[in-house]
Amino acid sequence: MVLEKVNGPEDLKRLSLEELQALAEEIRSEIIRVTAQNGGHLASSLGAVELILALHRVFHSPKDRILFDVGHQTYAHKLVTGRKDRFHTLRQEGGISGFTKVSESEHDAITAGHASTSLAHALGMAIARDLQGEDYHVVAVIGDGALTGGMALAALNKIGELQKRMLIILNDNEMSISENVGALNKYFKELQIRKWVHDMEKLGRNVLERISPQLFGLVDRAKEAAKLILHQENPFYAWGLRYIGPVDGHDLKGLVHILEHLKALEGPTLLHVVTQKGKGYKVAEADPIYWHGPPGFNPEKPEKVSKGYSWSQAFGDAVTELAHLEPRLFVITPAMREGSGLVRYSLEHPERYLDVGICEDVAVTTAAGLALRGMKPVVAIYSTFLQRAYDQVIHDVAIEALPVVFAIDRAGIVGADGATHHGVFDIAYLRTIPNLQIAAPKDALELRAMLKKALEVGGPVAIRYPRDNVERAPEGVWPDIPWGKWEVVKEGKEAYILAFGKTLRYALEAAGDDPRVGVVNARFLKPLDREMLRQLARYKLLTVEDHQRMGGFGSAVLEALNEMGLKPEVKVLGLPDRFFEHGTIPSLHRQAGIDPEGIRRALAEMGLAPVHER
Ligand SMILES: CC(=O)c1sc(CCOP(=O)(O)OP(=O)(O)O)c(C)[n+]1Cc1cnc(C)nc1N
Ligand SMILES: [Mg+2]
Repeated sequence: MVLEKVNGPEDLKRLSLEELQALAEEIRSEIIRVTAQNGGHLASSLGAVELILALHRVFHSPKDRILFDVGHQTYAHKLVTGRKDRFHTLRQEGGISGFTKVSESEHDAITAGHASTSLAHALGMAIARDLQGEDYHVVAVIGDGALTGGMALAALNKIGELQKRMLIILNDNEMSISENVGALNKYFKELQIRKWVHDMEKLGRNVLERISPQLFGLVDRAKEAAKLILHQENPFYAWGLRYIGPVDGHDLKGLVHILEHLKALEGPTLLHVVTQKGKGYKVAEADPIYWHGPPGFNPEKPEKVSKGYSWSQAFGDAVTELAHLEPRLFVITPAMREGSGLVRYSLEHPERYLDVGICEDVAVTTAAGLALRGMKPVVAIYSTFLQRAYDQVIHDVAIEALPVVFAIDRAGIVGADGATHHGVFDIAYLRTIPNLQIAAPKDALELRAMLKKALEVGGPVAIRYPRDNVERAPEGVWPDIPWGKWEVVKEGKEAYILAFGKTLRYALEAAGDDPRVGVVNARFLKPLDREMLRQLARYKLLTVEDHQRMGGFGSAVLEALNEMGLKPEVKVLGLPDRFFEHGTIPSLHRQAGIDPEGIRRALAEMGLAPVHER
């Protein structure tokens, strides 16, 4: 086994090219074995194996800094940088992260998880290197999907101007999670075809030259002139980058050869590498969308598993039906068609569906443009990724109170993707924005009611729901809930738990049949139901949310009570002021104290210990 001989990237330099090739296959097997157990980003990591081995063969990490955009394609990088013995703990609580993480290894140049950050990081590092008179390489690997992000394109603009020495590697597999989108993506496809034509021409040229060298000389000169005028051979000419490619991203020998040469170049160089997402594992090659991030599977007999009916699907079904009733409805996703449950919608309403690529800022402001011209846009977006469009929500939507609906998926702790993906800030970052309303349904029926009503109430509305399964609601049913009103789901004599979304279930479990403790479905977070809050102020109150405690729902309740001059005993349960790493959702909820056990403890501290314990 070659991998046994590899305890760090320097060990790669002692391998023959044949051993390096064999190592690639061993690494593929290990990635499949562990992802089959733990789940994870299988297809992306399989597609980047040769590229990563070539990089660590040619460059000297950690002196040279090798950055990976998103960081989800780095399982081979983890295996050759001293983490092969811990690789089986991938994405598990206390185990190694599923992304690159500065605190995890000196070989992880950036902490990633959100896309499009590598180029700006690389720019900063190159500036620091030169200012400090140091000498090392800065290499950024960015996928074609991540390159659709505005941050990446804006960083390119500055990189080209400053001409700092760095190597950018575009890992082009024509896929984001879904098929990739955008004009650049289309161009790269053509470029690859043109490369094929070019190779065919070379073949043809050999034949023709034997017939009439003069003819070919003329044709060649004309073509060279055309190239220079059109710069068609360098799509990054305008960005001031040297462009090399496209090259085969699975040709280890070729990659090592070309990287050795590129090392010597001054200024910024972009190497365009073409890879296949899922390379080396038939099912992942055939369906890189499902196998982008599968849950566990049987590696010998890999089959797609249904993860059950999710909130995302409940949203997708509801908005698909609504679009038949409301012709002005228009749905936008920033590259998360599958994750946001929009496959059915995109097939039934292609003319009112838009995947803008990995650019949440563009998603939100495009929605504003649609709203300004009479459409009813719905932005389907993960809580964590909406963080990328905070100013757009304020500046382009809320100031004019435009009718944009934000369907916020993955609100709360999300589990194995860890700190970069937990959706635990959205209530805090949204509730301070005037004109914007925030709601959280308890089930799929309430989600349908809220979505339909949100299209009618006017103004911006955010509806947040968790990463979880949910009981399917019947099609065609649109319950009518009183907008802005909470719902008492259990009466209590001494205290009320104010909860919503997933924590409502925890609250009901904690309250059990204790007659002293009531439970309220506090499904509207902004505006709060002040009328009911005033009535409840004569009881002890416990708020609980799957969100940071600071600035969340509990903070809003305290502020409202203060404004109303009411002073009941209130306890606020939520996530403490720290980041939560990867782990299972129940375990992380337990750690945060927002699970039924944590709620019972809080009730006991309020003098409401379970009766049998008194
Ligand atoms: C992991 C994760 O959250 C991924 S991986 C991925 C596709 C990346 O495509 P790319 O071409 O860059 O890489 P490839 O998989 O090798 O093809 C997306 C959209 N996401 C979700 C996402 C959405 N939006 C932002 C800002 N960051 C992330 N990470
Ligand atoms: Mg890609």
